[in-house]
Formats: sequence, structure tokens, C-alpha cells
Amino acid sequence: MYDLLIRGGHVVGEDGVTVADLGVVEGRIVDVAPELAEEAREELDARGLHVFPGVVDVHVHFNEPGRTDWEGIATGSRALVGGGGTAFADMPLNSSPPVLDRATFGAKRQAAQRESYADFALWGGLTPRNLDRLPELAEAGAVGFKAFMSHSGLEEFEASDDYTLYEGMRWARDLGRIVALHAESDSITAGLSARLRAEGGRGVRDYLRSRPAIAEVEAVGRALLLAEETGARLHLVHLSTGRAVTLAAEARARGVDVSVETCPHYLCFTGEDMERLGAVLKCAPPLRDRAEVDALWDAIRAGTIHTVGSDHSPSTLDLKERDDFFEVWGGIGGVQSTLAALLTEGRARGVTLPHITRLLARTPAERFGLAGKGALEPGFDADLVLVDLDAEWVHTQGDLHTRWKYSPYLGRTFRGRVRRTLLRGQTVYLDGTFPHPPQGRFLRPAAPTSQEVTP
Ligand SMILES: NC(=O)N[C@H]1NC(=O)NC1=O
Ligand SMILES: [Zn+2]
Repeated sequence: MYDLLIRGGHVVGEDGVTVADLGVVEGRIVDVAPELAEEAREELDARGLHVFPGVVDVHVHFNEPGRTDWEGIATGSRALVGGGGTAFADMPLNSSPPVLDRATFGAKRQAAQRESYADFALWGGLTPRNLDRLPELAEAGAVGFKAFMSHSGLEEFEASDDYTLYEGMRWARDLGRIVALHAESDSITAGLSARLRAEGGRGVRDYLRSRPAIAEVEAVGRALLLAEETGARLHLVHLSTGRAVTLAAEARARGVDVSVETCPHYLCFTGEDMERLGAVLKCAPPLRDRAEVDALWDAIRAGTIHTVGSDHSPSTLDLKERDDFFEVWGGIGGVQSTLAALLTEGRARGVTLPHITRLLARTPAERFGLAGKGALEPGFDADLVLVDLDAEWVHTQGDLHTRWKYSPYLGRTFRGRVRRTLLRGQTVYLDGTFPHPPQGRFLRPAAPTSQEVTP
């Protein structure tokens, strides 16, 4: 007897899409096959809908504790499940204090256990100040260590110099944890910003010129050398240029254990859009030109980009409403729209549905050791999302479940709409509502496997 039987959906699997039923017992998928005959306590009719593994977004900033006026775990995780997500990994900043030791890790874990609508993992931070705290963060269950090679935007989370990266990577290697890097050259970005500002530059164009592609490419090259030297596992977050992705692919080919993330905004918008829309699209690295967007899509099709994370990092409105674009908070509100954006733009560019789920669910789950997540197969958690794949809809403010109702995607037409999201077999989102109180569980990473990012 199943607890739940999901009938007749188009199930998006590893190799293709098949019409099948899913049998669920105690929150786990036990059978996936057409016309399952066993009885069930509850049946759900999924005919006409596609069933995807829930999105596993390993790059969000929900900023709790300490900056819940920017976002918060309750609102952030509601938006995540509203967009088809079932698990996330929260970055060590912009919570205040940032997660740099066992105590700050524990405080965030407690808050998330109270408030999260999705299962969650937590990143620890790597900064010049807390090298000696990496073992206790690993022991507490950090999914990995996040470091910045350029200014993080916040004084309390310092950028790592080469020494810190070198030592941090050696620790991470020994602790079996991944290092996630924001790779932009501090020297290039800070130097250009200082000169442009001295010349009176305050606009979007000036900001774009202060963070050229070479700032990313140079930092990625350096990070790859350090990873190669130390044997650390490396995850390059939010790559925005084809050249940086190519450097990572070349390193991977010679045995460096590196994975590459990009974000929906680098796939959907350009620098011109940033000029047109302004603060809502401010991010670092910045948006690029059309040729780079095309290069990223090529890399997705080629399998050299392995994951897509939202880098959801909103702030209060006043930090977005500055005349000086350099002073505007850099961070995109996008946690709710990743799946819709990929289904719309990815399909238009020939990316298959199984490939989209690998980018959004299976690979992040495998790479970060989130056992039981990321696939619709027996033995996996029944974390899934029912999508009306052909529904065309215009994203409006009223759809948003985030703390602040802004997103660069408002007004955009998406193809594919989330109807229902289930976490371990329980409906956590249904057509704009959240039927149950938060029941998210902490995810402790399993020991790493070696084949996590096979395209
Ligand atoms: N601190 C923080 O959230 N920074 C993020 N925002 C952004 O646009 N890029 C980032 O790394
Ligand atoms: Zn980020």
C-alpha cells in the first residue's frame, strides 16, 4: 500500500520523459512505472502535467539571522517552493553575523529548522579570519566553504587573498569539502572602480566597465591553479563569460576537480538590459553582451556548465534606490523563477528537459552530497514538482512570495508553470498557497563521489 500514488504524469527522468505513475511510501519514491496496480491512501492525478525533480538551489542568500529585512528563510523558502524548489543551500553571507564558525552555523540551522518550507543545507564561509574554524564548520555539517576573491559587498565578510585560498583549499581537501568561489579579481575591479569614480562615473555603464570579463577570467585562472596544486574540489559560482568556462573545462580535462555554475540572469539578460532596467538587475559579476549569453548557452549544451543556481540576493528597497549605481546593492531577486526561466529560454535553445533537471536538481544534489535528492527514482525522496509545461503566463508582482516584490523577470512571458510542489511526498505548494507549516529538514552532506558532474 502506497501512501501516495501520483498518476499518469510525464515523468522527467535521466534519459527522457515517460508517462508513468510514482508510488510513494513514507516520503520516498518506491516505484516508477506505468499503471502501478498497488493501492494507495491518496491519489494525485498528474495527467497532462510534467513531473520534475524539485529544484535544488545551492546558491541562495536568505540572510537569516540578522538581515531578515532583506529576505528571510520563511519568505525565501516559500518563494523557492513556489517556483518548484524543494531544497536549497544557504550562503554564509549576508546573514549577520556571517557563518564563520560553529556557533553562527548552529544559529542559522536553528532558524531554518523553524521556518524553512524546503529541506536545506548550509555553507560555511572561508575568509582570512577563520581558517582555523574550517574543521568545526565541516563537523557541524557545512556543505562546503564559500570565499570571495573580490569585495563581497559587506565589510564583515572579507575577500580571500591567495594565501587564504591556498591554505583554505588544503583544509577543504583534507576535510572532504568543496570550496565555492566568487571569482573576480579584486585588484582589477577595485582599481577600475576607483579610477572611474574619480572621473565622476556613477552610472550603469561605468559599473559595467569596472568589472570587465578579464577580471573574471584572471581570477578563474588563478583559482584553477590553486585547486590543481592543492587537489581541492572547486565549485566556480556564477560564471558569466565563455572564456572562464573554457578555462574550467580545460582544467577539468587535465584532472582538476572543478564544477561550474551559472545563474539564470546571465542566461536571460545583457548589460543593455541592466542599463534599461537599472538596480533590479545589478549583480556581480555584471551582465555581459549578447555574444557572452550565447557562449554560456553553448557551454550548457556542451556540458561544460554543470549547475544553475539562482544567487538570490535581494536587499531592502532603499539599498536598491540609490542615484549612484556603485552604491546600489548588488544582488538579484530570482529564487522563484529559475525553473520557469530555464524551461522557457532553455527549451527555446534546444536544451532538453532531462538536461534542465540535471542542471537544476541532479547534479547539484550529487556534487554536494545531498543524498536522496535530485532524481525521480526509487529510493529518492519524493521531492517533485508538477508543471503545466505549455502554460504561457506573464510573471507579475502578485506571483512573488519573496520578502520584497521585485524581480527582473516581472512582465516577462514564461512558458511552463508550476502547479504543485511536494517535499517528501507532502504538498508544500499548490497554486499560490502553502498548505502546511514549514517542515524543512537539515541536510548534512554525504561523503563526496567522484563522478558528480558528468554531463
Ligand atoms: N553578498 C552577495 O550576496 N553578493 C552577491 N550578489 C551578487 O550580485 N553577486 C554576489 O556574489
Ligand atoms: Zn551569491
